[in-house]
Amino acid sequence: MLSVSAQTLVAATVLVLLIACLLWLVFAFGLKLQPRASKGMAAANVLLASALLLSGLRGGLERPWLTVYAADLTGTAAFALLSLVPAWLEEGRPPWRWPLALCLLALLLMPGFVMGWPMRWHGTVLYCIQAPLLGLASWQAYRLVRSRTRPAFALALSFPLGALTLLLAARAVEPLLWPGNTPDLRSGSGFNVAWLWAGLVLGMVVNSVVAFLVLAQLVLRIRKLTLYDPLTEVLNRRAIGQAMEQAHARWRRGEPYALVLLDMDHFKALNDTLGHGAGDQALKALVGALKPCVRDDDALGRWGGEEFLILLCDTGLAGAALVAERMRANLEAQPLLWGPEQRRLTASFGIAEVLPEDSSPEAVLMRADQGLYQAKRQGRNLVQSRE
Ligand SMILES: Nc1nc2c(ncn2[C@@H]2O[C@H](COP(=O)(O)OP(=O)(O)OP(=O)(O)O)[C@@H](O)[C@H]2O)c(=O)[nH]1
Repeated sequence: MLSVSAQTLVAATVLVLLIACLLWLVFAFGLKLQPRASKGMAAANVLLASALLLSGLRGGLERPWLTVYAADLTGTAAFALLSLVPAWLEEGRPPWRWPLALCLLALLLMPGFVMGWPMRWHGTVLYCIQAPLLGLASWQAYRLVRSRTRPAFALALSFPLGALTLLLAARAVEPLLWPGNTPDLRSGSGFNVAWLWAGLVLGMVVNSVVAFLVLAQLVLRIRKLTLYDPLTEVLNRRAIGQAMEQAHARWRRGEPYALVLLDMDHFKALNDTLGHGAGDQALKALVGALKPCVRDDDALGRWGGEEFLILLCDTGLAGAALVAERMRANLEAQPLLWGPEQRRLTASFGIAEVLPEDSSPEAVLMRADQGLYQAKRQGRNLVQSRE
């Protein structure tokens, strides 16, 4: 039977895992926060707790099928679920083939140990199956965070899962290097207390990392909603307004800037003839034509309706004219395809640079607006600055 300290550790770990499961259920059903990933985490916690409880019952029951084999399988299934969670967080398709293959491998191989294979290979085989599953979870978590932020942050977030993967891999090698450390699981003669501590830490680390990922996703989503235009995914009016204020503050310290204000030509006619769906598609196509012309430190935003504003850092009027002309030509070269219809898209551009008398960015914007007005009056599909 288990020693008292081992029993306490098993009970504490199971309690931690069940509390975590409860919290994930609240996330899934109460807060409706990443429901698929949260349900996956709740199930993974229940499976991990079951694996631990079954392991704790070894020797107490005379049927190793019900303890050793069942514990191996529930543990492996828990790690398989964990490897799917990052993809669910991303609302993408999880990489289910590898987890499924490894679960099947456990299903086929682990009975051998109940039937009499040498137990010193048990840990090696089990952890050779479980470590890649946790490694997959770690890699998926890295990719998820990396797609939204810097590599260093992604590395820091996925590091705990990576470290646990290495720990499991080390557990696979341990029985080969120190066979004396391996208790006979079928007799239940002993329990590796260090392993129990590792189980407790593993449960807490995995839950904390995934909870952090869920919250990070939530924060990024809120940030996106407050800063970006949902249709075109460029900065919204408020965010581009803030970027202008910051550029104006930098200009007071000596860094010039210029604005390009543009408005799609005859957009109402396009909406009226092809419908709003085509209008929306045209706005996306417009953004697609503008993006290659802006640098990383420039800012592109939707000023309203079919009007867009580009803030060009460290740029004067000549530079702005060059960029705007490139944008104009780019847009004109990519007609909108809408079913059988094909429409030439054009826009008119007004440009302005910041001048010493400008007390605020609104003054610069007003000149860009006057340039745009002139471009419209002179026949559209033109770049103009106020004369
Ligand atoms: N599809 C779509 N239409 C929009 C959106 N925002 C504004 N509009 C439409 O854009 C049209 C703007 O029309 P106008 O201001 O007359 O401009 P225009 O037809 O491009 O005329 P000019 O600028 O003089 O060439 C209106 O019909 C708005 O309903 C949007 O997000 N999607």
